[in-house]
Amino acid sequence: MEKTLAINSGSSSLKWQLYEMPEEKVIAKGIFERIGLERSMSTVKFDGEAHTREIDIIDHRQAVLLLMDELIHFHLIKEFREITGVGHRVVAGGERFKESVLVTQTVLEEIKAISNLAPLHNPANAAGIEAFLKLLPDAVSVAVFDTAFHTTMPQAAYRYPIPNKYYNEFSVRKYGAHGTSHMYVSREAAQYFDKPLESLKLITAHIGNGASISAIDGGKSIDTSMGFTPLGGVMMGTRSGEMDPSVIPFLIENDPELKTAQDVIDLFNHQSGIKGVSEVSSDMRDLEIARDQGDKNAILAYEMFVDRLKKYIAQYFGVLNGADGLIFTAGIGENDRKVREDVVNGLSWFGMEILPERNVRGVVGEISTPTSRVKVLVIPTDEEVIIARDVEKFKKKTAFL
Ligand SMILES: Nc1ncnc2c1ncn2[C@@H]1O[C@H](COP(=O)(O)OP(=O)(O)O)[C@@H](O)[C@H]1O
Ligand SMILES: CC(=O)OP(=O)(O)O
Ligand SMILES: [Mg+2]
Repeated sequence: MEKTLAINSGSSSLKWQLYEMPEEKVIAKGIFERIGLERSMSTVKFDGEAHTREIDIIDHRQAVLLLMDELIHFHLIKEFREITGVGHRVVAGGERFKESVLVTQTVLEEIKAISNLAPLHNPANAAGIEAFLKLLPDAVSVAVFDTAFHTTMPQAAYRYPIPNKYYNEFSVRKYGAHGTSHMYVSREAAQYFDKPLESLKLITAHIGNGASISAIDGGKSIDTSMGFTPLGGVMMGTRSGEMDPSVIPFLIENDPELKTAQDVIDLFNHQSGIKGVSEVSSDMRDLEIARDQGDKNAILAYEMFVDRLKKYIAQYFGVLNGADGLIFTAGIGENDRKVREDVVNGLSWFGMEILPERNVRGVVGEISTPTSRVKVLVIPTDEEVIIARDVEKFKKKTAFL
């Protein structure tokens, strides 16, 4: 039986799904969470049961090795070569990759070379690809880019208002990220509404450890909150989101610990966001415990987080000139009832009203009132199935070579 593995490396997690293709049957799935943090965990789910254990996971490469051990351990595969296709999420494709590609050594080098466009992700994505090339050298290996879906943005949205030379010669522009997720949930929303995607204006809120908001008009991304790198836009687990760039030289001049622009960017990427303000954790679940205990920094971090989400969502009502639906997805969007409630209640002027009885844990689908002008939906994202489908396309192509 041919099996395909979809690998979704986030900044703090590695999610995977093992499929029987082309049936898209999920044989098993799992997640390595809190990679690089204390109390990292592995969960494997199959046959309706979840097997979770706490285990130290220092990086994504180690997660790949553990994953293959687990597949054998749980008898999900007998030998590695049953897996004939592996698809990898790669966050940044830059101007080079506008669609999924077959991984070659050159492609791998190119993915590494544009790591400055996604410093928390591309190195982890490349590490995952490399680990699999060694473990499964005969499998069809495909890279699926987060930036691909956003290549439909108009120039007016993706260009920065700086001299043209920096776009023409250095490709400095907005690329966005989480595209596979924004694409998936917008298609699912159209099915949910039972309307053609082409007729819908949607705002999609992918809120995980990394978070981004997109404006989707007729199924095409026309704007998104992340920028040149996934540091832009809303506040995140460890990332500041949008900042006034003048802070960078100011900090270099005034804080002896920060010597270069890179030091400050590292600070904004790794030590900021919910983690930096709460001084508790980057993880929303930890933040909730701290807030319940009355921790003032944790409460402020939460308020800032909601504030930034509201501002970007409000912006996109403007970009789209109105919207039919707001979609919540990803770790926080799917699971955090209070974040959804606070965001929607804070934007009620736009014609959104939440139905508290529907806005509960584990809900999927509509959470707004029947009279809400803008429908609010929770749609679990599934970047993995899109990745597996792309692997399937390449398997078919390579079968004819
Ligand atoms: N039940 C939950 N309630 C609140 N937040 C949750 C829950 N489960 C996961 N999260 C949050 O989701 C975030 C991780 O989202 P995820 O989409 O998995 O991130 P990434 O893909 O960027 O690693 C973390 O902040 C985590 O605390
Ligand atoms: C691009 C990005 O931030 O991804 P993630 O949310 O998976 O960290
Ligand atoms: Mg993610």
